[in-house]
Amino acid sequence: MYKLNDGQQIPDFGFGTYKLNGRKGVQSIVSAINNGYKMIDTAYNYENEGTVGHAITESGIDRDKLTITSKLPGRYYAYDDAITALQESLYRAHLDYFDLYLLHWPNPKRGMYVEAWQALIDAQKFGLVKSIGVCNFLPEHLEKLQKETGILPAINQIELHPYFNQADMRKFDEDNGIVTMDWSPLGRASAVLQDKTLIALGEKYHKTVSQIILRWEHQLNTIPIPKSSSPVRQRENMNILDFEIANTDMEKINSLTKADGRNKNQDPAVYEEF
Ligand SMILES: NC(=O)C1=CN([C@@H]2O[C@H](COP(=O)(O)OP(=O)(O)OC[C@H]3O[C@@H](n4cnc5c(N)ncnc54)[C@H](OP(=O)(O)O)[C@@H]3O)[C@@H](O)[C@H]2O)C=CC1
Ligand SMILES: O=C(O)C(=O)[C@@H](O)[C@H](O)C(=O)CO
Repeated sequence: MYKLNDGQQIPDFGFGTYKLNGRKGVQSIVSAINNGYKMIDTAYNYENEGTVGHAITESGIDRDKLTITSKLPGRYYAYDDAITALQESLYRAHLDYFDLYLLHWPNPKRGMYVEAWQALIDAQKFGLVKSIGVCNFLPEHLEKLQKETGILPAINQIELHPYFNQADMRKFDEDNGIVTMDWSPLGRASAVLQDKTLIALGEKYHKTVSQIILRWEHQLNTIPIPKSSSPVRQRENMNILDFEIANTDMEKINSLTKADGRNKNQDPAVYEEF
């Protein structure tokens, strides 16, 4: 568990749901919950908050045993729109509150993320969300939130995998009491899963490449949220607590990072998503 800067606690591992929609999506998410995942990541823009809500109900688990995250899309960053979108998200998910609610992208050219952040600060006071955070925020965006509202996010969810390890951003988050959460922790099943160094480490530790990557992210004190539609791969991804990667091997994985290692070149300084 991680203790957040607002006193709440969240699990150190989660489940991504991008592209898990409809009935098949419900089946995959129920399977993840039954496999023991306690934290589920969705977003207004994934159009699957309803799918997640159905899966929670079908799993039979008590809602308060789960940590549910959703995200506000950039098109609703005006204050009133943000509160309305959050209420709509809760309605779609059949929930009274989200445990975590995040701004999805800073969209800096639009210049509205501080207003949206103020809405999240108030939503937390209204009890609609337990903790608030952001995704894809760079130091300059976080400094602006601090300067203009005095409140820093509990979480910064960023792209993080061996080809883009975010050493500087992780350090900034840590120095400011922000927990780093990793999106596309498996590089969205891209070339990183065929990396020779990682394959060799898998052989050394008798683990799969995915397990090596997720364990490395765990040891970096970050929270990976891998997505898998498959019950078998869901279990594989969770099974990372029975071994430890030695420091020298951690360094080997750290050295795989590349300046242009982002999977889809989504640099939050310029990339915008609404
Ligand atoms: N805040 C943000 O801006 C963003 C947030 N996210 C969140 O992060 C989550 C995770 O990231 P995502 O982009 O989905 O990518 P991941 O890195 O989690 O990779 C998912 C892909 O890897 C495959 N896979 C999963 N496990 C294994 C395994 N053990 N071996 C081989 N292949 C595997 C999956 O296929 P299969 O399903 O067939 O197993 C799928 O194709 C998202 O689902 C979403 O919730 C993602 C992007 C941006
Ligand atoms: O999946 C998400 O949360 C996103 O923010 C998207 O940008 C996603 O990464 C994507 O690939 C959209 O084309």
